[in-house]
Amino acid sequence: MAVGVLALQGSFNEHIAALRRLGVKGVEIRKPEQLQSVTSLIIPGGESTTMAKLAEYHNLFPALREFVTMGKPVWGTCAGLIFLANKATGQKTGGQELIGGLDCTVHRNFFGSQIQSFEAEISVPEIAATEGGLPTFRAIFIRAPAILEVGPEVEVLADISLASDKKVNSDLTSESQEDNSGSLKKVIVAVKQGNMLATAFHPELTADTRWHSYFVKMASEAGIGASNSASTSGEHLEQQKKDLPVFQQ
Ligand SMILES: NC(=O)CC[C@H](N)C(=O)O
Repeated sequence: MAVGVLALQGSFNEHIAALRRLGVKGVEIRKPEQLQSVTSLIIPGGESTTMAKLAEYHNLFPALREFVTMGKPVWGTCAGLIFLANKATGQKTGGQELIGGLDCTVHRNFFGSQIQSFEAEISVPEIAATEGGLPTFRAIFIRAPAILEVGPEVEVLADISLASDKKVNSDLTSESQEDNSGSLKKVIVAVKQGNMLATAFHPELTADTRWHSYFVKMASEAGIGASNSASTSGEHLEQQKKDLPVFQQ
């Protein structure tokens, strides 16, 4: 079994390493025709504007849109989430092309710049339960986006409360998360819509493979690509110790 990983820029090596720890092969995707060799795809974090320029250069957008539309499982992490969103705010002048399909509005740099990156404990019982471990996840947010609005088809998997002193970008356009006093209370950071999974944080930068297991299971259940079940036992644990990921920009 193999899972495609869009390998234009960002943390694709870390996703491939996480898949390897589960005994699943990650295939680097850089050209439209390579998408035909896989039946599920991870779009990594990185820098969405750069990634969009590279995707345009390689004429990948039509094939990526077709992949999503055909109902093949796709997981976007961070910049990958931005790529999948129907609408993004806080973009650079001139905007950027998106794949779209995920009925939501994201703010590209909701939490601010690189130095405002942070870690948080998030609760996603449905996914945490998959390997009988802790009920929460350590989530790494790096210049992270947040989901401001979702359509009716979108299942919210996780949100985080904003501390009253937490700085967020001043150019927010959505009022949906505001209370009467105008202060933001919480934002969505993980969603699922049919074949699409999206997280504003980076599970590939932790040793915790539960999100990858969950996605591999989605791929298996779609019946189009996964034949092995994900496992963290035995030889994979040895591999897991060896290649703890390092974020790549
Ligand atoms: N870690 C990330 O993927 C950051 C994404 C970044 N906010 C962007 O616009 O692309």
